[in-house]
Amino acid sequence: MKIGIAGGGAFGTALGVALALDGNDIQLWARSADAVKAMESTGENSRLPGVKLPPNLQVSSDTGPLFACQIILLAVPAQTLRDFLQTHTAALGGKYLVACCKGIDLERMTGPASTIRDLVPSAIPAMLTGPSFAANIARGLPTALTIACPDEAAGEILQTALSTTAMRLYRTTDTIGAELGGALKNVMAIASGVTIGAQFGESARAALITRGFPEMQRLAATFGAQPETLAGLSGFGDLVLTCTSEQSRNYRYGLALGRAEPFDSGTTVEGAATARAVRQLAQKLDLDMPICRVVADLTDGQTDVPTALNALLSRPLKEE
Ligand SMILES: NC(=O)C1=CN([C@@H]2O[C@H](COP(=O)(O)OP(=O)(O)OC[C@H]3O[C@@H](n4cnc5c(N)ncnc54)[C@H](O)[C@@H]3O)[C@@H](O)[C@H]2O)C=CC1
Ligand SMILES: O=C(CO)COP(=O)(O)O
Repeated sequence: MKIGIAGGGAFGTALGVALALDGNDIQLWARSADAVKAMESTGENSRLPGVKLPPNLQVSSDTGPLFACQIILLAVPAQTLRDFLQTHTAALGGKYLVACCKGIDLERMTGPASTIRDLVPSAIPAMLTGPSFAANIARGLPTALTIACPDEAAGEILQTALSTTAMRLYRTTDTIGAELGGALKNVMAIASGVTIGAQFGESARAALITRGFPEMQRLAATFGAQPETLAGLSGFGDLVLTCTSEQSRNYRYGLALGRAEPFDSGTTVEGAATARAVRQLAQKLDLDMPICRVVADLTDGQTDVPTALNALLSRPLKEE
């Protein structure tokens, strides 16, 4: 089956490079004709410097070649997925649609695979997620990801189609767990960055990651996720990666907040919108999500770092 990728950013391009180098003909769609021209003339994507685009990776700003593919990876930012699906509903019907973005849609309050299921009901929705930086994937470094698809047989087809020697996909039918793990770890990555940026120390970061994990589990369980999914690559695995690496944009954004430094607003930081979505969900469902709430308040400018820390430290002492 022909594979297409929507989204000419770092991740879409990295997946395209990895799959093309594995022998697949890949069709990459980027919305900007100028970005396509630049990729064609330099043979690179400026978001992935130093990575050569293989000849069997075709790039276009025309959606025609993309919609001729049976498997479409959706690597657009999470808050733009809804609009993409609504604009192209008819063309996307009946296809394998694999969300590669991480976040909770602020308008619909759903994760990417659930958004696909709701907006393109005739498609087969899936989610590709897990600990994997675009730069690592594009360079063929070993990575392990989760492919989540509610339809077991379709999940097996996607697992085979999208795995390469270096990029190993593990399969689950728990799309809710996979999409929430991937979304929530970005919020924790921002909090970890704040902790280090504000010089609270690495012990504090370890405490934050460890206390953040049950917070992720709590929200996911409310939506019916399986605990094992959260403990796997898409939850715990990605939490560890992004809370400890300066390659993570969410983490770097947190670092900047903690240091009271400016941060480039053009950078994709999915955790900021997700924190806001979680704050709303937690209020509605009466769930205790203290770290997510603090991150939402910080990114909104409703609190400052010392007050946020105090809010977390002054919580009642309880059993672990
Ligand atoms: N970069 C990474 O290492 C990884 C990224 N992801 C996820 O992939 C998703 C995309 O991230 P990146 O590619 O890294 O971001 P990026 O910032 O490199 O690229 C985003 C791309 O989306 C395009 N875009 C923005 N709005 C759009 C719209 N309305 N319609 C179509 N295209 C639009 C931009 O022009 C840009 O090319 C995010 O949800 C991120 O969490 C997941 C794993 C790894
Ligand atoms: O999700 C990622 C790695 O798994 C990428 O993280 P950032 O979006 O924070 O860079």
